[in-house]
Amino acid sequence: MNAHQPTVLIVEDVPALAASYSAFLSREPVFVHTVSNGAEALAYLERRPVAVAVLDVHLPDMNGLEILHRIRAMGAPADVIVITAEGSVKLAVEAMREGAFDFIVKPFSKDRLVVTVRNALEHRRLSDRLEEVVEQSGEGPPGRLIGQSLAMQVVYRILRSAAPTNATVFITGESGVGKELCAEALHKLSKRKDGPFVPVNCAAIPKDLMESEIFGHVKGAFTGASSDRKGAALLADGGTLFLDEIGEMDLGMQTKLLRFLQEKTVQRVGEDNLRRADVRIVCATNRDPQAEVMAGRFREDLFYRLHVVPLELPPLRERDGDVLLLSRHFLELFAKEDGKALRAFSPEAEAVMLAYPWPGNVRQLQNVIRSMVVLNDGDVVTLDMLPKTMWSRHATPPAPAPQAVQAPPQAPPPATPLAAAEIRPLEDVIRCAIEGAIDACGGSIPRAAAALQVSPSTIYRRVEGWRTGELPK
Ligand SMILES: Nc1ncnc2c1ncn2[C@@H]1O[C@H](COP(=O)(O)OP(=O)(O)OP(=O)(O)O)[C@@H](O)[C@H]1O
Repeated sequence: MNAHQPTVLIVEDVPALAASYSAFLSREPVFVHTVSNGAEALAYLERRPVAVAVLDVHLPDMNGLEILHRIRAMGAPADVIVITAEGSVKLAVEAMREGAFDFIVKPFSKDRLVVTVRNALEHRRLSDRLEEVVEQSGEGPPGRLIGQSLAMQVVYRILRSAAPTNATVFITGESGVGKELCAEALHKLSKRKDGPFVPVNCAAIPKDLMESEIFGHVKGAFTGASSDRKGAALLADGGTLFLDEIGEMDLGMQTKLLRFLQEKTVQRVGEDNLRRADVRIVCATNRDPQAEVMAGRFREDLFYRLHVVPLELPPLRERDGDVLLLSRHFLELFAKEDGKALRAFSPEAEAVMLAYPWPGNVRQLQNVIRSMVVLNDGDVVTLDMLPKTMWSRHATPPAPAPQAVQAPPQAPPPATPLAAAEIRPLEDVIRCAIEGAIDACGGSIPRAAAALQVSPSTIYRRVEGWRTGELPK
């Protein structure tokens, strides 16, 4: 038996018939197993994956239709071919209604059985594939997140595992990678999804207002406190409190936050009462939290309380083709908003976007597309519509490419003067340098262009010229 071959289960109580059906299928790439009654068939189906079951409707212990019904009820994914006696078309119709894949009327030829089994196998294969696709799409990005890269799949898995728990999630990542969007997705995946999601940007709140912002205050607690205020912790009761840029919180406030985490009670500024707040905390920083602890800027005890489920968001440059998914999404969104016809990117524009390192991550990409849409018309985004800094020779070099970036493929000075016969046409030398750079950069023209310190369009023009025989002047 080949473990990769699909199993065909033959359910037939007459040994001679079972043997001949088995022989009919002997040249097919399947594993055939034979049983002689319904009970054995069901027991086998329960233990082993069966692709196709060939089922005689007249069995000693059970009616074929009953077996069919039970196969469907147990959720076995087998396609069932029912064998009926001549003249029992009614039974065949009933079997089809019960979910059989096809029926064969006795007596039948080898070809009839082989063709029907092949059809069923193909049907099974397509159904399995469809299920796989549906399953995968169910595992797509949570919330409003966009991206299918492997790096983001890891993030989605952590979000999905952490979501149903109450554990604090500590998100790290460069600015603009989508930390807040992840916190929101986690909330939406959690049991608290119908409760509030309250984000607090610790970097945007003046130091002396932070306590009141998070824990609230009563009227008259300080100058300017003209009315009672609930504060983010009480507002997030039953939901999630997202503390963004937690690295910006001063040590005094960190102590108060630690107390809140330990006691789960809130004391508003200017009030003695303690109020309970059932809150899940998610926090984020674009600093290195461990380094902050070492430097004495972040309380170690608070860090360990918060750092229960660490989630590191990868920078955009490490997310394979997500740049294009995000670009297309933002292009569609902004073009619609602005009533523009821009619908797609030219291959050159896409190549440059893929090669660009995006130091400001998704936020920068969003801004680039936003302003590009405002400033341009037409239906295709071309290279010149993108900021020149992304593709000109002064651009930040794209993500590290193999050797080529560190060692631009300029011809090293010859150790000895060239003999006249060794001199090659300049165009050959250029072609050799360009093709060498493209190879060294894994086929990426924008990266090769950065390494050669020319714009990608120079290379595109040359490559096109070699193809058509018309070299650029
Ligand atoms: N994977 C993504 N899919 C769709 N949009 C995204 C994604 N990641 C980020 N964004 C968008 O990019 C912008 C920046 O994201 P967000 O504010 O979540 O980043 P951040 O890491 O919290 O930034 P900061 O460190 O500056 O606070 C937002 O408009 C957000 O909607």
